[in-house]
Amino acid sequence: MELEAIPGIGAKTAAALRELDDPGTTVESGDVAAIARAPGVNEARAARIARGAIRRRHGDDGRVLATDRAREVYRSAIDLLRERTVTDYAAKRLETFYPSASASRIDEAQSFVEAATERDPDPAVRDALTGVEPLTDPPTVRVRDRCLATADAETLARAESAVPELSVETVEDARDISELARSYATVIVLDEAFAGLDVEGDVHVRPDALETPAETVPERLLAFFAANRERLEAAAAVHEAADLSPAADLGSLRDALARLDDDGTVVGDAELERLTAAVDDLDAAVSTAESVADDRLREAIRERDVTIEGTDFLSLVEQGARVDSLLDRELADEYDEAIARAREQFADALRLEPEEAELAERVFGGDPSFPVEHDESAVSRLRTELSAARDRRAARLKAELASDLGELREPVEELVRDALELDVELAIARFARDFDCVMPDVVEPDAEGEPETAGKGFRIEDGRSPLLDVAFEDAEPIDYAVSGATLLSGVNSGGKTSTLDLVALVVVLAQMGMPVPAASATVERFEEVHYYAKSQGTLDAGAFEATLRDFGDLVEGADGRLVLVDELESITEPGASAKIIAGILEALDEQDATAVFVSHLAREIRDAADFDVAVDGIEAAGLVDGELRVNRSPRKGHLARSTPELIVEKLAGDRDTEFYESLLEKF
Ligand SMILES: Nc1ncnc2c1ncn2[C@@H]1O[C@H](COP(=O)(O)OP(=O)(O)OP(=O)(O)O)[C@@H](O)[C@H]1O
Repeated sequence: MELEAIPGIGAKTAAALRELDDPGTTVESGDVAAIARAPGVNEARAARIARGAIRRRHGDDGRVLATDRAREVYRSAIDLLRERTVTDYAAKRLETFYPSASASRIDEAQSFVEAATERDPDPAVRDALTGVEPLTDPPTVRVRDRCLATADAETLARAESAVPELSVETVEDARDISELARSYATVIVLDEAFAGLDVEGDVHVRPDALETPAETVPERLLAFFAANRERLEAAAAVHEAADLSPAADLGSLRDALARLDDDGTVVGDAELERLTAAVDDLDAAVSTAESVADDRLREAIRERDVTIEGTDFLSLVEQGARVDSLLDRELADEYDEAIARAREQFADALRLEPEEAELAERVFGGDPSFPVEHDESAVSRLRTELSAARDRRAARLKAELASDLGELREPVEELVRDALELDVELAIARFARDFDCVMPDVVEPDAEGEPETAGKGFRIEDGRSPLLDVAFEDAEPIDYAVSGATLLSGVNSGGKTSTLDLVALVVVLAQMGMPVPAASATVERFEEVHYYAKSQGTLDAGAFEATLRDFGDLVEGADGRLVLVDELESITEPGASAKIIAGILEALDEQDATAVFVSHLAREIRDAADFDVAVDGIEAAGLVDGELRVNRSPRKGHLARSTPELIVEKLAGDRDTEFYESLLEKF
């Protein structure tokens, strides 16, 4: 697969992605964590790459978010979803959802979201998700007691890259191999040509060694599982809490993890522990056994009257303090008894097996002496035997554990991915519940049907915006439907801007495939969303010209566009503004675009327009205690009275003077 063909992937990123095992499939999978395993690719970048791959798959090169304000609304939507995730992974993964103009992409996202909203956002699962993270690759472990050997330069290069844990040595003949066997505990020869080789030492000819890394370097698997222990345990707990069927057998996984220490060694094997302790305690056990024998002898000597013949006494004096012969002759039984005690103590302390105890017997029992002496070469032989037995046992256990873990290696990837994906789904489920959402209908722009219920524009029932500056519970539901170019009039602070925000949010969410905060919603599948926020005051000539040029471009080929504009009149003087807005609306109407222009100049614009401009209005029901009571849902085909008009009307009613009456007539 041509990675560079994916939007947003340049040569450098493509090179990084090629380091992955299966770059094409990984990029296509949308698995942000797997993509982020490529060197130098963080999760945010991985999300962009996944999004690029989705776009390419759906032939979706459109840019629905056409203005800064539209992009801000999308960010707000993403933030609302991300706030409901537990893991960083899910937060990044949600960024692969974007407003698309492609029907197949919206369908695909909707299927995922529909399944997600079925999920129960149980707090126990939320807690369990806390420890889940994408699996990590621990740094390469160097294994020094084993090496690979080959006579072939190509195999050497392959081996070095496939098994960086081991040294790879070049050999020419059996002599070289035999030499290696003296420096390494195990030599694995990769060339078939050496089959049947007979050299001393632990030498294996295994041409398939590079293909079976679990056998060749069990340490790799052990290190991987040791490094990921907590993530795996957390993922297992998530599956149990959420009652998900796990991709890996959780019993086997826990059993294998229990046998693995954090440093990648095997624990929980009594025999290995016995042998390890025996090697470690060997010297201490020798001196303890000696003391036991000495005490025994001392006691025996103390209790005995020894008669020494003159010649013996003489030889004692002549030989210094040596009493060996005396011991041998006079205290032979006691000495034997003391040695027997020493041996027993020694074997018990080290928990030696009978065949090892035989070797241990040689440690004590040379020529009689006091204090008792041990045979250092016998100790050293015993140490060699015990260490070799320990290493053999450890290697066997590692191989067995690695073989069990090998079976789990792929399933655990899925296990963790499923747990992380569950977090994505639960965030969506929580979003849908928190904002009383519904799945919207996203319809073909040219679908048949009533203009305001299908086909063109949008229709929202009981929409409540989570972007309001009031608590969501206090958001008043709004019904609003528009097809074609429309003016939205209304009292100050009536909720016109908030209505545009709601429309933009519903459309953006709908085209992301997400549920929308409404009782029901149908939106046209827009090619582009152009949302212009209110300008901060009058523009100078240059900025005004630039803005006008933007709108000149906007009305070109506007079919399929949603245009939301907030109080464009503030860019210049009211008279000119009304004419300009009327002209823009006219062009958009001809192009079959959907547009909502919020304006306080609705009357003037209507008068300036050459066509019958639709005008909707957010109306105040009246003034109550100086406060406007507003009906937040725009009334169709209705020019709402402005706030000043309402106040004049109130004064005319209250005061009954001619001035207010005549003022009122001017509206
Ligand atoms: N649907 C709603 N439910 C509850 N409160 C709302 C709703 N819509 C708007 N409001 C409240 O009214 C305030 C003013 O809304 P908004 O800014 O949208 O009005 P506006 O008509 O655009 O005002 P202006 O004419 O001054 O630009 C908001 O800050 C919000 O507190």
